[in-house]
Amino acid sequence: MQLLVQRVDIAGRGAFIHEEDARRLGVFDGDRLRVLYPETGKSTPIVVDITTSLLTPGTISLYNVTCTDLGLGDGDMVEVHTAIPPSSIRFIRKKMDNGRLTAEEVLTIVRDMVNEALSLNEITAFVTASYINGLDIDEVESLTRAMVETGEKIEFAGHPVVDKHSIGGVPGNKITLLVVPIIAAAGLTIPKTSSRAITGAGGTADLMEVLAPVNFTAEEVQMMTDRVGGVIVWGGSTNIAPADDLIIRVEYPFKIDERGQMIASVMAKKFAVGAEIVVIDIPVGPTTKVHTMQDARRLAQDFIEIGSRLGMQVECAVTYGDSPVGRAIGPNLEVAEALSVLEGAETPNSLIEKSVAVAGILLEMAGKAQRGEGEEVARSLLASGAALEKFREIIAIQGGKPDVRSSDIIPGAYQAEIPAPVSGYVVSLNNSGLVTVARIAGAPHDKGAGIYCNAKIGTQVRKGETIYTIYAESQELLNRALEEARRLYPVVVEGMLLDRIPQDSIELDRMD
Ligand SMILES: O=P(O)(O)OC[C@H]1O[C@H](OP(=O)(O)O)[C@H](O)[C@@H]1O
Ligand SMILES: O=c1cc[nH]c(=O)[nH]1
Repeated sequence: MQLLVQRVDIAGRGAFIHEEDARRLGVFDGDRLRVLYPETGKSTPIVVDITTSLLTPGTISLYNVTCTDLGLGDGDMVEVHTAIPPSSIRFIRKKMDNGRLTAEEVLTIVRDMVNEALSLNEITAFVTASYINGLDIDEVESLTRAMVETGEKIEFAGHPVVDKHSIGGVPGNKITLLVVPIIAAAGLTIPKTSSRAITGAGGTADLMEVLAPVNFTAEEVQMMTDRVGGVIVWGGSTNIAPADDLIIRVEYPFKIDERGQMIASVMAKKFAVGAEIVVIDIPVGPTTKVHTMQDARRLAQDFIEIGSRLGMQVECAVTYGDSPVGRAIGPNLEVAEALSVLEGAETPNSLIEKSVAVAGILLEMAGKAQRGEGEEVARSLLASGAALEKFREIIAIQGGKPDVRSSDIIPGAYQAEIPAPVSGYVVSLNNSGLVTVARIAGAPHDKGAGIYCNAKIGTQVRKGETIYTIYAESQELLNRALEEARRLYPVVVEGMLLDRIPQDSIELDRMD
């Protein structure tokens, strides 16, 4: 069938066709067509959407990338034929049926994802099938290698290349903003690529973006790291392991992070930058991704195993994850807290202790400190101001303002202080509840949104004293976050009455 092209300003590949043409071609929403431009002889497969109102029969609305690839403009004629789905669909179906994928099958799926031959629905099916049925260690290795193979790799002048990564899951985990400058200040090379939030209210890339741009090409990452020793950039923009961000986009709304995909996501980012020495931070706690020490050890073994298969020296730091790291959750609040520690603040303790512990392991592994002394070396690089100076160099080379101070970073203008309902001790801070409230308040998209934990576990509070503060950039989002906070009670004070259900409400419920 021949159709007249209308270029439509939607990024990516794809097309709309009229229902009548779809009927004649025998295709439904989500089916594939092959579009051929006879002038150039170029053709490409696309996934099709069907409309009755956006077009007239005989025309096709093609998205930007498809038009650019084929050299098409408005008014050109194309030939359209039905196309067979890529073989990766069969392999995704195999995972849905709990089959075990070969390295070749995983590579085919990942390649089709990156080449946009798979629709969002099909990628979601792969992520969901992996989430439900799991990936074994060989599939994880295949996924890691495939993610690296379908992107760019970077080589650095300085060796050893060291790196750290957190599996996330604990709110307020801003330690990368301290660890990277500490390590670079020790003279090591640390090209840190991070994701945005996956299950949280602020991933490291969301945080760093408060201070400087985080979108760079692989070449720019290499140039900046070689110049100042370290960077903190968003992996999703670098074309390093581009499949990673496609998977994360599917995971984000569900707040899921399947174990095998998580290992592959982390290790692909390490492998692609040629990391030789790596520390993985595994927070453990009842409301994090890993609930028990035993599970943490098993996960650590898998990270170490994948590391050794890929030729990386990996150690894991199993860390406290019962409650947030530091007090701040959400981009601006977290960045201000991290900067204040770099500027010399002696609290929050959990942030400082975790950062120097993780940095210390790296310093020992890289031979910059004797075994057992890494933490002290890290602490002195922090206390001397060397880490702050290095962080300023990193901010500057990424295009931010190097003289920024913690007091310049302002939280959202709309705030609500949540009072303790009774006098007593704070006995729990529920990580996932706090993240849910912070996300509803607008984090991580609204940089000023988030939560400040005025009282942490063990703090004695009097009735009416503020236990946490919610920040937002609009009254509407603040109201919604407050509603959710009242429902979830993410901070529990001992002796606290959680809810009072009067007798008549039960009777009303029964009548419903
Ligand atoms: O959103 P959740 O699931 O908590 O975790 C995701 C965060 O954890 C990792 O931290 P880092 O890059 O090691 O600093 C990721 O890159 C991301 O920033
Ligand atoms: O980078 C990361 C961190 C945690 N989980 C992932 O899937 N990727």
